[in-house]
Amino acid sequence: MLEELKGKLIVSCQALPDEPLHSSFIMSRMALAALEGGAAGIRAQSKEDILEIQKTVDLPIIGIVKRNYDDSDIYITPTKKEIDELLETRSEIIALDATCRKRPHGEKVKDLVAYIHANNRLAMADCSTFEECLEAEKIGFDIVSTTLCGYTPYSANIDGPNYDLIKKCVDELDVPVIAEGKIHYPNELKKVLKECHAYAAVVGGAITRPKEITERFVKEIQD
Ligand SMILES: CC(=O)N[C@H](C=O)[C@@H](O)[C@H](O)[C@H](O)COP(=O)(O)O
Repeated sequence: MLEELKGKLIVSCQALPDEPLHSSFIMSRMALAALEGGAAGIRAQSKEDILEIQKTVDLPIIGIVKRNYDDSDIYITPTKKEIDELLETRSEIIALDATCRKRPHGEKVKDLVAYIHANNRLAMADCSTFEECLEAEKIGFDIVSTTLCGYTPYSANIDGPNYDLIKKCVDELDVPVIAEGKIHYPNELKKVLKECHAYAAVVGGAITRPKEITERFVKEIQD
């Protein structure tokens, strides 16, 4: 299944309750648009959205559940509870925060990866630094990604993809590296795939968040 994603674009179709497009139906149509546009996979958030998307398109899914807990800053598939929700879908890949931050209830990322494997799914590590990517590979993740670069207080916050991080991960890790986060333009996608040699790349907001796209246009005409 991973082969199907090699060198390809994965489109993230997500809208949280506070976003204008929050709706499983709308996310399923976003996924259909992505399929018709040539995407090879979909990244999606919540059991409800994924079930709706899977009724509409037959593409590999990277599933996540975003949830906030009081005792941790981790919000992407933070605990076993969210993994159990994703196991009720056919998400081939389950992505979770693999940063070095403390998880809710003191759960350990290693145990969560083992649980995902015991349920015959692949585990993808959403990381923010090279060290976290390295550790994720050691722990046994099947895929690592740069999703959280710029979203932890200690990682580089760049407006655009972190090419150096992607390249370093590709050069030094054996597992597939998926470039994700802040890929805003087609030429940036091309660069992460053809120059940094990421295994695949995820584009979200630049395709599926019209509010974000509008803001980018408006910013350009403001003095
Ligand atoms: C940091 C975080 O919570 N990222 C989330 C992870 O699933 C999504 O909100 C992003 O849209 C996704 O990573 C794709 O990135 P971008 O939308 O920049 O193409």
